[in-house]
Amino acid sequence: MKQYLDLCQRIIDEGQWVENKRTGKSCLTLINADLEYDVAANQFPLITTRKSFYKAAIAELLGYIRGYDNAADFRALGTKTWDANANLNQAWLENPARQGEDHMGRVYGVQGRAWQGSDGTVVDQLAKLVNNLKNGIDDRGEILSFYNPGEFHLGCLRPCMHTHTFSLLGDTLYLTSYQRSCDVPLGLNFNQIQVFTLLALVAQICGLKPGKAYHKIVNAHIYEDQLQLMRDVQLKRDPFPSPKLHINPEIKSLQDLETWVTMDDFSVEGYQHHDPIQYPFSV
Ligand SMILES: Nc1nc(=O)c2c([nH]1)NC[C@@H]1CN(c3ccc(C(=O)N[C@@H](CCC(=O)O)C(=O)O)cc3)CN21
Ligand SMILES: O=c1ccn([C@H]2C[C@H](O)[C@@H](COP(=O)(O)O)O2)c(=O)[nH]1
Repeated sequence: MKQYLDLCQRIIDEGQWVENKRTGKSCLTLINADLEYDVAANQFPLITTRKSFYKAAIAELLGYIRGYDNAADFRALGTKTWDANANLNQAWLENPARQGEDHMGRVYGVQGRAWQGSDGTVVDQLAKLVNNLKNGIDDRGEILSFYNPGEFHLGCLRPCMHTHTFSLLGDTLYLTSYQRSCDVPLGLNFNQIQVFTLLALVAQICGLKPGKAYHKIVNAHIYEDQLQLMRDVQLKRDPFPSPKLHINPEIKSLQDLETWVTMDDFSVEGYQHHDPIQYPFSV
């Protein structure tokens, strides 16, 4: 929690104002942040200085794991986070690749589970790496990448957290996740949970011990209409200790994640938090 608050304070102290064309808003911006999560010790990086809707963040992650391309599927899992980008973004609404209400196009999980090669082959990056790790193999390329510049025009948003690299040392699994653009008040609240949970889940289905997860952020920003709430409300609060994440131990394979897992298979123990804060969202 301290590293999150330090990053917010650093943006306020050292950030520079940058105009963002896509959203029409200015962002107080800092380049480079390195966050670290101790998954082995189950120190779940849940924000405590406001109420965090962690199940929505895990639902989003599960939707990526399943390769969803539709905001309705995300809603069915328990999150509305893709509604705005699928249905309110003018550039996407005018894009001929959009196949109607809720369609997101070839984003995130679609690339992760069904990357299309130039010769027509379809690559399932997640299945490949789970298969290798389960068998104790780390070929130094156990990478799940959502970043496909050749298909940006076929999706509603370029992926923000775009690459996840898994590494095996003995029977301990590590994760390094890269994020190009980070809405610190809203997005990071979710992304921290997702990096942690992705390592915990992949370790569990591969029969490995989770180690640490490393989260590398390039452009970390606070939108102009979020700044006052962050500076004068959230940063004035004292954090509580980290809670613990419980994952149903019956989840044993990628197929389990693809088929029967719901948000009821995740719970948090010892979550003490301050009141919710509603930050404005920029489409
Ligand atoms: N500007 C922007 N920021 C983001 O963080 C973001 C995007 N766009 N577009 C794609 C996804 C969608 N994500 C989102 C979208 C909404 C919330 C949000 O509204 N969170 C609220 C409550 C959510 C709930 O009630 O379930 C929050 O207070 O955290 C969070 C992440 C993260 N990403
Ligand atoms: O997982 C996510 C997804 C999105 N974001 C934020 C970061 C930016 O504020 C916007 C995306 O805008 P771009 O113009 O494509 O950079 O969404 C996030 O923080 N986390």
